[in-house]
Amino acid sequence: MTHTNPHVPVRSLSPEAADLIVDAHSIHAWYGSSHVLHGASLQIARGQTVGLLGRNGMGKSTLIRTLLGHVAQRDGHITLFGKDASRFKPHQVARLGVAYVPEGRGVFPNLTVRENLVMAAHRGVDGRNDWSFERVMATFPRLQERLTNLGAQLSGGEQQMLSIGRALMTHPELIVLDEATEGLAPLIVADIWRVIGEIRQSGIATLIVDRDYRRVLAHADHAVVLQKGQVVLQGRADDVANSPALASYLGV
Ligand SMILES: Nc1ncnc2c1ncn2[C@@H]1O[C@H](COP(=O)(O)OP(=O)(O)OP(=O)(O)O)[C@@H](O)[C@H]1O
Repeated sequence: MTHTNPHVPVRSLSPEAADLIVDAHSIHAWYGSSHVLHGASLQIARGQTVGLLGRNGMGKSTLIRTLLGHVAQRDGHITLFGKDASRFKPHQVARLGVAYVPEGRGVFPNLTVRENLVMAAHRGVDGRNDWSFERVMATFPRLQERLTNLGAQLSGGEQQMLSIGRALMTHPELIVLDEATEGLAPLIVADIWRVIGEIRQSGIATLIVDRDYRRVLAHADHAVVLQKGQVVLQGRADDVANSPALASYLGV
């Protein structure tokens, strides 16, 4: 089942709107002899927000890292933007227009906030250039006050904002957010969810992993639940939210 976001702008409502930008199936992944993903599948349509749910250790980060080319021991079929990316390396995936905001944020500690933002910036694959430095500043006013600070001098929440801002300035077709609000104060968490909502409105597809499953479901078009490396439940986010099986899969 695919379901496109009703809020995406006109450019995404073309006949290609139903296109899958991620189409992965029968995905297996291993860390050494530990077999972590057992035939998982995941689809993301253009402009769609997908929430990936599951208890700790069920393979969410591993599925993300496998799709993005970071897990070498893998098997299965991964198509990204119509290209066979089953054996792609991370830089090849990035070049297709996929921005990864990893757990732990990946900010360059010895560069200033401005340098962190500007060094990564480039036009989108389709030439888009709408996420300017000024727009990122308007989206994250806290970063504006920290422009000359080094990455290492920022709070965890500011680092997260910087990481998301940097991803936006690469004009991605897809942003992958793994535990974007982990360990942050409630006000900062609310601010990051506001931005996730703005990203959705702007028509960029998003794959979100977050412990707050209610917020994930509220922000997503589609949700996928993993258990022991397999998809056990998926569908429209509101259907998944109302599924009687959800609580047991999430252990809540
Ligand atoms: N680099 C690694 N080396 C070995 N085992 C790993 C590695 N990363 C994860 N694992 C194991 O793989 C399994 C899946 O982990 P993964 O991080 O994908 O789960 P998750 O659903 O994202 O959970 P969490 O919320 O705890 O991150 C777990 O048993 C974990 O211990």
